[in-house]
Amino acid sequence: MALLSLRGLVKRFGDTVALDHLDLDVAPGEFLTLLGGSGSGKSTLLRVVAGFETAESGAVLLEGRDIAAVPPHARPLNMMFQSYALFPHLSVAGNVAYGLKRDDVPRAERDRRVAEALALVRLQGFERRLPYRLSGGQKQRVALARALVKRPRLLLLDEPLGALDANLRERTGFELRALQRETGAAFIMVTHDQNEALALADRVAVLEAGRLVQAGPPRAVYERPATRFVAGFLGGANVLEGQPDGAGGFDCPGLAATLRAEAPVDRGTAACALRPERITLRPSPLAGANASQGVVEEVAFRGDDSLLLVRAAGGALLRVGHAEEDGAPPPRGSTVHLAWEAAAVVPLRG
Ligand SMILES: Nc1ncnc2c1ncn2[C@@H]1O[C@H](COP(=O)(O)OP(=O)(O)OP(=O)(O)O)[C@@H](O)[C@H]1O
Repeated sequence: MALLSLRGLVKRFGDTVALDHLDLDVAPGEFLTLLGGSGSGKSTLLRVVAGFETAESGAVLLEGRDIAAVPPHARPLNMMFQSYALFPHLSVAGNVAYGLKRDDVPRAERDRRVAEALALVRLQGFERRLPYRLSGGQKQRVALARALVKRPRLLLLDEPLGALDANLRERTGFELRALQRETGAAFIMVTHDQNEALALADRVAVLEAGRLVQAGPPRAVYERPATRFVAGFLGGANVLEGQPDGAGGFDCPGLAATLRAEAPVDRGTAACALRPERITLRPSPLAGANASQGVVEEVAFRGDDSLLLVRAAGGALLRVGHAEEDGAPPPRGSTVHLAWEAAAVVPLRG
């Protein structure tokens, strides 16, 4: 059975629909990342699950039980905020012990569990420090320890890595993942960072305007985005407009080309996605489908590859990846011949 089931959640703020008939299941011990643009409803979703907001309709079920009437502190889950929300006047140990104290957990057990939680986040020796004497990364660990000390079955994390610099962010991401495995709790983590979402999650859920547009394992969502929004949002795929040609292909005027996909192209195909790294440069023009040509407008070095912006024959601007091992990228202004495999063309339904 799902640990958490959201059924038809609707939440409005005045005229704004923050959650729009949202359904989502989370399995026990699953690491789910929530991705979406600013204002897509990610935080609202967490706040409704935590009980800080009430949905107008729909249900929040925990192991099948509707928890609408359960107050936030009595829900078997915890939420960690981006700001960490540590109590400034309490020591590290005091911050972590706070929830246990409120629940009248006896002193000896409290001490044992605080020590256990601080060991989990590798903060032994910091028990008596006050928050103002901690680095950003250390504060983040205190907040995590505080969230984990009550051994919740579900932990909600709102941009937990947002305040960390890039290096610390990656390392802490891996630590979060290890922590999640160790505790067996399910994690729902909001992030703006698509690479982080893909790297850490068992499953990625993409929200757009309060709706769940796609959920699945990171690789599946990356390779087979369902809509224009998901394709553009994850990895910056080229979204190619056009129409089905009625013979299994997709006419794309912007490329002056016909696209052929392995997946079926039918009347429901609204556009096609093509990832920059799946497009290759050819020494000479290729006849037939899945080939085009254009002029290089920009070349951007990115470390392990370069990104070319190529103005295709039909006017579309294509993002094309050029791997370092393929030598120097073609210069601006040069004409290039492009080709890709049918497996790289993903028909989109919306
Ligand atoms: N308390 C509130 N009062 C009024 N409008 C709100 C409130 N909370 C959220 N909203 C609106 O609801 C929508 C969803 O907000 P939410 O914070 O859930 O988005 P988000 O995806 O978490 O965004 P971000 O990535 O920018 O944090 C937004 O349009 C926001 O302005």
